[in-house]
Amino acid sequence: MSISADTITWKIGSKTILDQVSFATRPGEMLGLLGPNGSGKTSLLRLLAGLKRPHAGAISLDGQNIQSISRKTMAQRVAFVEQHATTNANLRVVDVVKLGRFPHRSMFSAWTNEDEVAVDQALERAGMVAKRDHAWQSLSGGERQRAHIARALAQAPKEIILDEPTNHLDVQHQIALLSLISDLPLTSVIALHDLNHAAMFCDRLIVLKEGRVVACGTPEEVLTKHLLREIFSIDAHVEPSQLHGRPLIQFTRTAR
Ligand SMILES: Nc1ncnc2c1ncn2[C@@H]1O[C@H](COP(=O)(O)OP(=O)(O)OP(=O)(O)O)[C@@H](O)[C@H]1O
Repeated sequence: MSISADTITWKIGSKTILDQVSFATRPGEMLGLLGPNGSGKTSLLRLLAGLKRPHAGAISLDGQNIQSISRKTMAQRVAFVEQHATTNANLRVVDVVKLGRFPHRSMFSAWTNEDEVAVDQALERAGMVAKRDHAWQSLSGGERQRAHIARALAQAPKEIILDEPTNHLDVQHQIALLSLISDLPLTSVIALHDLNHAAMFCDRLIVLKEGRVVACGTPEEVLTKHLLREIFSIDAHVEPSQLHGRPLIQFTRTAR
């Protein structure tokens, strides 16, 4: 067990956003989080990262309630790439990535060789070496997204939580990022809208609708014609891909 949620409920005012959500990740797996707009994906990821507290239920890391884990320990262990992450505009790319080392350092400790290697490796993995010394302000949306991912990797986490990380990326970088995440020896929880990408890369999927878990299982178990109609209101043909064997979803041209 890595990150788990045990019957968590979370509200904004009197509105229930997440309703008795339970699941457990398996170490090293890539768990995809799917659901229509407004179903609660971002809210759930923010709770998993410890940025919000559930009103009922508990989030645990290796069985320990995260409310009893210090912020520093959480930050050494769990990286979160938010959907609309912002960064101080005066920094260079490498400075942003160096911020990922912050949880591993004490206030007065010197920058170590280990820090340097972690930053270099993270820039390399995120395909950002060529942009290392560029000003943040000069980056495109997709490059900023990749720099945020490099920062998360520099953190050397055991768990990484990503909220629609492929949003701004061209197709080459979408596939590169998802391949990278699925190949890393990390537990990842990743919100995705692209169902074919979820099918290709994730080990298991969870589907949310109106704050409730409505399906959980392998891509083959979850991404059925019936679920696509019931949850996403689309008609589609699903068959194993000839390229990778995972479900391939082909949509009809009209949504219901
Ligand atoms: N600050 C807020 N005040 C009121 N309601 C909010 C607030 N933030 C989110 N919500 C509501 O919570 C619900 C879940 O939102 P959330 O962003 O978690 O969904 P999501 O599945 O990530 O959506 P999307 O796919 O559009 O990114 C939505 O109904 C949204 O309107």
